[in-house]
Amino acid sequence: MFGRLTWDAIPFHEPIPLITSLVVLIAVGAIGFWVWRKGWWPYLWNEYITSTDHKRIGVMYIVLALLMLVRGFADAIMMRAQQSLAIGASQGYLPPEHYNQIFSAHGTIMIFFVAMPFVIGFMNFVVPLQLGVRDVAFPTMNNVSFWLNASGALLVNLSLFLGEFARTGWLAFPPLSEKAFSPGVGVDYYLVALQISGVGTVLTAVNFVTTILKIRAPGMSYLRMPVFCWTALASNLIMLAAFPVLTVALAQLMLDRYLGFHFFTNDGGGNSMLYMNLIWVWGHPEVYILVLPAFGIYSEVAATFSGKPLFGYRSMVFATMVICIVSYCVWLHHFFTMGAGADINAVFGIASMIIGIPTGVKIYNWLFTMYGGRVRFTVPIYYLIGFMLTFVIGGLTGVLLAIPPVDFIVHNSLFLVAHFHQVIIGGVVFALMAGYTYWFPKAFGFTLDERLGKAVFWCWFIGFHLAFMPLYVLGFWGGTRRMQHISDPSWAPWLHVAFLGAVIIGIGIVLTVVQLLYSIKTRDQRRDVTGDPWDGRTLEWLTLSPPPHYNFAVLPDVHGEEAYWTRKQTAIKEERLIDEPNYQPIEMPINTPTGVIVAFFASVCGFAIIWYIWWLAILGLIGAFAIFVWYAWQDEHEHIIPVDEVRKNARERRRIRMEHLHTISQST
Ligand code: HEA
Ligand code: HEM
Ligand SMILES: [Cu+2]
Repeated sequence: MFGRLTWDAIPFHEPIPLITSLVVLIAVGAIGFWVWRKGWWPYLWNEYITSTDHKRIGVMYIVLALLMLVRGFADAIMMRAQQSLAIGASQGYLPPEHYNQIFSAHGTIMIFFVAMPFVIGFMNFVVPLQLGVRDVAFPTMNNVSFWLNASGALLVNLSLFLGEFARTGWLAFPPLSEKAFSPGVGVDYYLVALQISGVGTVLTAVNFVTTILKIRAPGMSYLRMPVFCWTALASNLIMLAAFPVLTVALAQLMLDRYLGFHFFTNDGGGNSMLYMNLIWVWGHPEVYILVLPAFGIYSEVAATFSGKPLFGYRSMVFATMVICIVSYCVWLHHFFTMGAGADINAVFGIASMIIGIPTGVKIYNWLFTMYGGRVRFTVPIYYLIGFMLTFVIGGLTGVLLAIPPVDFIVHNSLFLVAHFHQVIIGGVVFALMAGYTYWFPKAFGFTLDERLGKAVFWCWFIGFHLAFMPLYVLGFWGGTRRMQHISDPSWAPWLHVAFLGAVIIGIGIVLTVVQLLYSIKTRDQRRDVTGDPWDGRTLEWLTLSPPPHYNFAVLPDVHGEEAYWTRKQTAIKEERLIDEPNYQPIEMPINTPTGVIVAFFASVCGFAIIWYIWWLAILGLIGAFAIFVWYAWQDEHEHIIPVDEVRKNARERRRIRMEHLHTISQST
């Protein structure tokens, strides 16, 4: 009846997961109860959970990412603690089978459920606003994408309470991940969760490629799009091409595990090297899916806070598209040691190094944007400078890894672990924190506290260097990755420093929460009444903070590369706004519970597949299908916002802008 699911699945005999599970369950229950007591559930249901508004969906992605960051960080600090305890005679506090689950869960969660939702969240929130339009191409599908991602995150976290997670690392290489060597449910949790969230990601890519190519404000030609939109386009093009490869690789592994196929086993003519190729054909481009939008955020931040147009806009666009294409031609640098041969290794090594050139172009462009500008040293600029200092070193260690003979020595070493955390934390995480500070007032109508924001920055910056620089040294001394125990006592000081670094990052994460709560409490003193708190240059700053559901009463007419800046300067010079347009009623998509219900059934179905409960899997599938049919039969998918309401809002907005312009022209 319940397949493999028995009472043994609950970790009664392992105190750490058991206590964590209980604490998490109690916390979730308490928050749910508190929200109910406050009477906020209907608001959450109508305004967020069932919303088709790209801004609300963006916020939900970022909330998901922040929650999962806490989980991913908890894993990280446990690993750092284990490695600084389990040295020499001591065995530490985590047994190997538990430690292996932790690094696998950490990598999987950080990439799929922290970095991805963070990046997708920003694209959701920002891209339609910057393009000067009202929503993405397929708003309902957007909601479905989010909930499928959340369903994947739920399943990965469920493995803590019921059963176990994969012990195979974040990419589940066979033969270790085959049934013979990993008979439990861990790898199945991994496979099913990533398949479900992967569907969501592909739908997101379809949505955003369509939006950027097809829906832009009048006059917004490709070469007038803000750089963030270009990087979002590049990132979604990579997603569109790469994620189906991941789906195929994981589906083949599922066939191996569930039906005894032999794609990746050496019996029956299979070959595990095929998996290596497929997973890295996705895995390498994946890191550029993350880092390109990060580059986009830095570009917006550099221009705004230097008070200058971005230096070398066209070269920035060109560099982005070159990286987008070349990132597809380097996957083999992850397994130089697999033995493809010297010539093949050389080709892929050189291709990898070539990516350094467009990346270098970007770094120089940001520097030249700041050079000679009136730079305002706000939190986002701190992250930009911190990024340039950190990422250049991380990128250069990447170039070292791209030299095959060097890679033979440091492959899978702690040097590699240091490389990729340096580019991911210094590149992606810093950008996400910069973007969070930069766009927060647009989303909620008030700014975040600046002093606490700077404290958070210093925690990440100092903490990162302490946590990961020692790993370069240990890597050179022969330290390999994924070690549950360290036998050489002379490494202890380096590992203790690394632990201290992780603690400092932890303080930064706690301070982020404090900053948020404090800023909410003092929001009345930090209201953004102008809609343009940073003296911005792109269209998201033209509308109110927070923007109305439809973003713009009338789609803005775009002239020139910096749509909003040009318009603002003309208005300041002429001391008047453009003539009031003829307002029209606006048609917007209605809310829909389709996304949550589909994700509910997908989670049920996924859970049943993991535990071999076949009747439930079939019920889940039927449920998910039925809700789509139900949705297709609905007659009403849009509602009309009456012209009076549009006009009222727009006039209010014009009054605020006039006052704001007046203050600016007085002060200059
Ligand atoms: C955001 C994530 C991210 C980014 C941006 C990069 C960027 C790069 N990475 Fe990294 N990498 C990872 C994430 C990332 N990587 C991860 C997660 C892994 C390991 C996965 C695992 O095994 O679990 C990995 C592993 C990895 C390997 C495999 C090593 C091994 O397994 O043994 C290699 C080898 O070539 C490599 C190379 C590079 C190169 C050449 C770049 C380049 O793009 C860097 C370009 C940047 C610069 C060079 C700096 C700025 C440029 C200048 C200042 C101009 C002047 C410089 C020159 C012209 C050279 N990476
Ligand atoms: C917040 C601070 C972080 C700390 C302290 C940290 C620490 C660690 C540690 C100790 C490991 C294991 C290294 C080993 O094999 O010995 C690891 C692995 C890994 N980390 Fe992090 N990490 C952090 C953030 C991140 C972030 C933000 C990401 C990605 C977005 C990330 C992605 C990964 C990946 C992919 C692995 C490899 C997992 C595997 O071996 O299968 N980490 N991290
Ligand atoms: Cu790579």
